[in-house]
Amino acid sequence: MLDGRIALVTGASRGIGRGIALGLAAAGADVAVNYHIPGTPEFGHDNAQDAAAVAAEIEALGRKAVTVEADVCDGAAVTRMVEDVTAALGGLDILVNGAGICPFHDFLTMPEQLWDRVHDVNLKGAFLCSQAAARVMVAQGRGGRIIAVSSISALVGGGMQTHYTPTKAGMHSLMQSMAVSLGPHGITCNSILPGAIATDINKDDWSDPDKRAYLNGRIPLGRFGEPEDLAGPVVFLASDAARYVTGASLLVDGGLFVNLQ
Ligand SMILES: NC(=O)C1=CN([C@@H]2O[C@H](COP(=O)(O)OP(=O)(O)OC[C@H]3O[C@@H](n4cnc5c(N)ncnc54)[C@H](OP(=O)(O)O)[C@@H]3O)[C@@H](O)[C@H]2O)C=CC1
Ligand SMILES: C[C@H](O)[C@@H]1OC(=O)[C@H](O)[C@@H]1O
Repeated sequence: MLDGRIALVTGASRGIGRGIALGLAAAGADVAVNYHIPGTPEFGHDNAQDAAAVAAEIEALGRKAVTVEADVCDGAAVTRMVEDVTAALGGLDILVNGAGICPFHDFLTMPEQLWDRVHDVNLKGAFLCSQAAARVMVAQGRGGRIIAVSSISALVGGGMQTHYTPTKAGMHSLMQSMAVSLGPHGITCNSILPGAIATDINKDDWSDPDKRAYLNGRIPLGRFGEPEDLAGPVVFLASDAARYVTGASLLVDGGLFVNLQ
């Protein structure tokens, strides 16, 4: 579905970004794998090594891959990243804003710096990457696809996520306004809203067996999501099958959102 397309996925060294990067490659795209140094130290990853491993998996699928280091909330680094990807792979057709953080924290004691960092990475990062990618897509003149990994949390709250949920609502709102701005250039802008997907981001939070069982019990399809579950919906939005879909959001949550009782 994506033969000849060139994609950049941010936060692709692991988790949902990795699952999406591999899905895009399996559908025929060449893929740039963004990672960030120093990364999130408490997760204990070597992001450069992880990104190289993802690139090797993409090449094993017969596609081209490059790795690109950048902190998504550093405007100069993002500009350089997009230039490097465009030069290395020969253009840019698809951007997936996957990078994100959710350091769970109580509202009443929330430090201002933590609020700022979460907004910088999740929302400002999506803005900077989208703007840099859109400039290339407009100059190329062949349209494009921009997809944000927002969240079910764009629609519902979380007591320990008062810094995080507004960024996820903001990311979807950003895609809606960009859909208006970039539609005349043939660039579609959409969000996916994952539900509860097992990755590093929620390892600590779900280490409480009661919370795990409660959440799992609320998912009509009967299991937490895996990063690979996001690949199909993103491939669809990136493909010609979704050529008339823009400003839309797609819940990918096993039915969690609609399960009131
Ligand atoms: N897991 C879930 O249940 C859900 C996740 N999401 C969203 O999915 C996205 C991916 O999360 P997930 O895979 O679960 O979590 P992970 O922690 O596994 O992955 C997050 C990725 O983003 C990268 N990242 C973080 N900060 C930056 C930065 N400043 N610049 C570049 N990359 C960065 C991380 O690298 P590092 O931290 O090492 O820098 C990592 O590769 C996030 O936006 C998250 O909000 C949405 C809904 C549900
Ligand atoms: C990190 C959380 O477990 C996860 O992130 C989201 O966006 C979902 O709402 C879950 O809370």
